[in-house]
Amino acid sequence: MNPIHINDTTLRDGEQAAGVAFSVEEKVALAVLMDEIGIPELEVGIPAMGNDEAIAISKICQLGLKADIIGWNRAVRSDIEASIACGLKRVHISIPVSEIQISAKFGGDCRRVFDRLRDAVSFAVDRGLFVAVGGEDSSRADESFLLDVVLAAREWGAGRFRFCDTVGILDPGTTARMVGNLARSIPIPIEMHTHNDFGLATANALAGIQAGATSVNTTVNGLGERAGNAALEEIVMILKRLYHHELAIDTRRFRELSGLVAIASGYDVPPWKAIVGENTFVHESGIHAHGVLKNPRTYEPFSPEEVGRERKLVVGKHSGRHLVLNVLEQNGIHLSHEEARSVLDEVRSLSIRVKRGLTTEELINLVPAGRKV
Ligand SMILES: CC(=O)SCCNC(=O)CCNC(=O)[C@H](O)C(C)(C)COP(=O)(O)OP(=O)(O)OC[C@H]1O[C@@H](n2cnc3c(N)ncnc32)[C@H](O)[C@@H]1OP(=O)(O)O
Ligand SMILES: O=C(O)CCC(=O)C(=O)O
Repeated sequence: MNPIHINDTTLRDGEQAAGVAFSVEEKVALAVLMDEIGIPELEVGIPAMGNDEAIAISKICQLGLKADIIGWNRAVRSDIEASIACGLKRVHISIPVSEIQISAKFGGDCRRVFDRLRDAVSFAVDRGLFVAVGGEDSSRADESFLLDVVLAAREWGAGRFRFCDTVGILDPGTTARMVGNLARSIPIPIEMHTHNDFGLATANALAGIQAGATSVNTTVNGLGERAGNAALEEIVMILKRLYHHELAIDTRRFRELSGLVAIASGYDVPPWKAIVGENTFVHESGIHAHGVLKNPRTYEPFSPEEVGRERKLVVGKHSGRHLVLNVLEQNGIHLSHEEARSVLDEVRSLSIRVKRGLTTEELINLVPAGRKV
């Protein structure tokens, strides 16, 4: 597999999640943190929105970050001018490529796709900008039309093409076929942009990468339009752990980054969310806890420290004697296996009543008085 470039769009598509509105300070703080962590490229927003959005983008541009900074634009000159006014040196220019989008936006006139794109790309290239082009709704586009658009964009000076599964309707097999065909036919890098409407955003992004895409658009916590985007933390950990890529990204700060995005977006991360969810290294079930006490690798794909988390063992409805004995022993209480079994019965009843795992104090309270010292 080729080296894979990460272009994170938390500050653009992530912020497009309904109800999310980052302040200038939040956008700047997130850009700084992502830069410190080593994300190589950040799509930081939409300059044409003006006001606070343009102020935040300008501030980020002035920070001198190591990351490449890119702004999102329609194929409209005034959008590019707004990007230039923010100090951006890299612009992403989006153009609709499916019949349904061309019909809604350009009255069904395919020539306008080429006219608008040529005008916008040439305008940006003439001003010395790096230009990436995005095919909005690529996954529903006619494939030969899509190829014509990309080849034309390349001809006018585009240096990268973003393949967008805008409404998240692809599956990994179809993604691999479509992106593979494109990768064999175009001389510029392909970037995957996938949505999670069917829960396949990460899988589809990876299928595109395996088929020849070399860049991927991600968002922290998978934040984004509707069901969100391919999650940064998932893509990075998959590339690192499953495909053994060398990525200069400090994954130990993923928890911190996830927390900052959760606060700024106003949306909590579900406990079961891959990589950054609260429960990803918490073990309650008897068989799991028994295994983890012997060797954490029995039930953990990698160590929690790698993503800034800690392992926790929680006594609850599904726990077994080994965990109960272990927790009590750490608190100076030594029971026989028979005694542990009767405490376990109490643990199950109480857990059902309170509908959660128990605190250590609650567990100790279940131990018969005479056995506590
Ligand atoms: C799939 C995606 O995520 S695309 C990114 C979507 N993100 C956003 O929309 C968030 C930020 N957007 C905005 O702030 C505003 O929509 C703006 C500033 C870009 C434009 O605002 P407005 O001028 O009020 O237009 P509005 O949003 O109502 O309509 C969009 C217009 O852009 C046109 N348009 C949409 N996509 C493109 C494109 N890629 N290239 C050129 N024109 C486009 C539409 O046809 C419509 O044009 P019209 O006004 O001539 O009918
Ligand atoms: O960059 C583009 O062209 C559109 C990106 C996007 O947000 C999408 O297609 O969902």
